[in-house]
Formats: sequence, structure tokens, C-alpha cells
Amino acid sequence: MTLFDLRNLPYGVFSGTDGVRRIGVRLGDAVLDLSRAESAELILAGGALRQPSLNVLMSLGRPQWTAVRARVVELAPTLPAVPLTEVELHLPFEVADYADFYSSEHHATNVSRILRPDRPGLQPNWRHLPVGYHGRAGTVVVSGTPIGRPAGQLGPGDFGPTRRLDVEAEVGFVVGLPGSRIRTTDFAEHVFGVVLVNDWSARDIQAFEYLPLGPFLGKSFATSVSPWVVPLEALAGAFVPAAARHPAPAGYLTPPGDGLNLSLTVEWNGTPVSSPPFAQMYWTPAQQLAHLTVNGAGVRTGDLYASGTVSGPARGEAGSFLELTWNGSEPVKLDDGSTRGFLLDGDTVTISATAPGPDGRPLGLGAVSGTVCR
Ligand SMILES: O=C(O)/C=C/C(=O)CC(=O)CC(=O)O
Ligand SMILES: [Ca+2]
Ligand SMILES: [Mg+2]
Repeated sequence: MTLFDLRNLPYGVFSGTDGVRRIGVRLGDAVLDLSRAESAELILAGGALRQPSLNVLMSLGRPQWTAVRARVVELAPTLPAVPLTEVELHLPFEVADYADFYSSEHHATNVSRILRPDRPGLQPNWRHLPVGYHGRAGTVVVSGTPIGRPAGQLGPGDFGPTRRLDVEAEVGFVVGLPGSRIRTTDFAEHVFGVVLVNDWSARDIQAFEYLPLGPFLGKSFATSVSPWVVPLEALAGAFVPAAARHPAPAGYLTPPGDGLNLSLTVEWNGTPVSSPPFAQMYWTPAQQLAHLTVNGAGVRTGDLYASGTVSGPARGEAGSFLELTWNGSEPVKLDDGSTRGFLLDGDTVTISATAPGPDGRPLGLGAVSGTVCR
């Protein structure tokens, strides 16, 4: 059994030698072609599987997602399997809107200590609502896309390529069914599945620009996502009860919904440097979705919201290099003997994750990877 056996079956979009984008699911080290399966009338999904992205399938809603998945499980052993080595993987869904939260207490506390040493600690609103910002949907890219080093104002009179290029290891939630004022109890009706996210961040650009409106050019140049969208059903064994919170959250943020027990790994040029624990996030994905829509703003099919940087209490659990190297002051040593504070051109970062499967044995969320170029 592998991390990608029948318990998992994440959805993606691939192309082979003809260059045509097709929907498939990953099984082991191969992709099963659902587009061909629907053309052969083995699965009936109203044409949703014969699309170049997952959006139509995602718009159908939970009962259809369950029916399609059940049929895929049933057919999987008989479907044609294309080796992953023979396909190119694409952005699996068209990103509608993108929002990014800030829901790790350890990350928020660390960043505050580093960026605001005069008044360190959580902002007064932090335990009352899931703080977030709206990001740039058009610059969300699939894993493997090269990441150009952004330039910008690094300080007064100082323009140039960022000298503090960083990563943020996050978990992303992909909205299928549109809605507004979504209750925490309706999370699974609206969210189709989960991806891994790297919210690349230029810390010097960010530190100079962010007051008073928050992140802008320091984070809008690229956000990478993993190619496989893991359906919520596959993660049934990973949901864990959310811990009690003080003060008690506002009514629309209760019941809190579940946390998710995902174990992330961050590798820097192949050296594992950190293991961020997602189960320790303060705000749950259900609370984030309720907050995102509580003002009446709708979410659409293809909306992506990211958890915020996943950092645990230990240094080796940091989801950003800002924290891991404490703003570059405590460099980490890589396996090739070199040391790093922030990213150098040519560096590759890979974020991967596993979750307990329905039977307790781990299954994979795949990986999101990117290499920095000039
Ligand atoms: O505290 C700040 O000023 C900013 C922090 C971030 O960069 C966080 C951000 O993008 C949200 C997150 O990923 O947790
Ligand atoms: Ca972020
Ligand atoms: Mg970003």
C-alpha cells in the first residue's frame, strides 16, 4: 500500500503527448484518465470529467462528488493508468478568488516578535476572529513553476531584487459549491478538497509596504499549490476535535468544526528543515470559511483560501524561514554543508504532507515545489 492507494484518489489535471488537458486521479505512481472513462460512458457526470479543469465537477456539490468518487473507486482497477513520468501536471482548477489567513498562534507570535519588537505579541483582535487578507488569484501557480525573484522597494530609496525571499508552508481549501454566510456546520457542503500551498514572501518588500493595509506586492508575485486536490472524504480519518478557545468565539464561529491532523515537511534543497504540525492551528478551516462569508460576500467555485503559515511551538516546526532562521540571524545548515538565512537563486523548496487515512495508516497530500530563479 502506498500513500496514494484507493483510500486517497486525489484529483488533478494532466496532459500527455497530445498536450490536451484531462482530469484524472492519482493511483500509486500513475494517473487514471477520468476524461476517457466518461467518454466511454463508464462514469456519468454530465460532462464534468471531460473538462480542462476541475471547476465544473467542483460546482456540482457534495452528493455528486460522493457519487463520482464511489464510481471511481469501483472502476479504478480497470481504468487505463498513465505513468506519472509520462504526463505534465497543470493547475488543477481555475482559481476564482484567493484569500490567505493567519491562523497559527505560533506563527503570528513569532512574526510579531521579529517585525514589531517594540510591541511584540498577538494583536488584540487575533483571538476574536481569523485575521486574513485577500490575495492575487491570477498569480497562483502549480507546483514546479519557476519562481522569479521579485524586485521592489526594500526601504526608503532602496529599490532592487528582494534580499529576504521566504516561503510560507500552508494548507489550502478549495471551494466547490458557491455560498455566502456559510455556517461552520456546512463546511463539507462547500469545500471540495485540500491542496498544499507555498505563499512565497519577500520579507523586505513586505516589511516596508504593509502598514496600514497589510500584505501587497511582497506576496502577490507567486503562490504555488500542489497538483493534487485531496477530496475531503479521503481525509475522514484526519479530522480532530478543535480545542476549546478563550475567549469563546463569536456565535457565527461556533461550533468550531474540526481541526485537521496533517503533518507537513519542508525541504530546502532536499534537506528536511522543518515539520510544521497542522493540528495545532488556532482557527479551523470551517471557522475561516464562515468568517470569509459572514458579511454576505459570496464564495464561488474555484475560490481558494489558505490557512496561514503553519508553525508549531518548536523552532524545527516553523513554517517560514523568517522564523526558522530568526530573520536570517541563525542560519540553518543544509546537507551539502552550505548555510542559509533566506532563499538564494537556484534554491528549491518542497513542502509535502501526510494525513492519517480512514484506517489510521498515512496517506499523502503530495507536494508543492518551486525553484527560485533570477
Ligand atoms: O504579522 C505580519 O505583519 C505579517 C505576517 C505574514 O506574513 C503572514 C501571512 O501571510 C499570513 C500567514 O501566512 O500566516
Ligand atoms: Ca501566508
Ligand atoms: Mg503569495
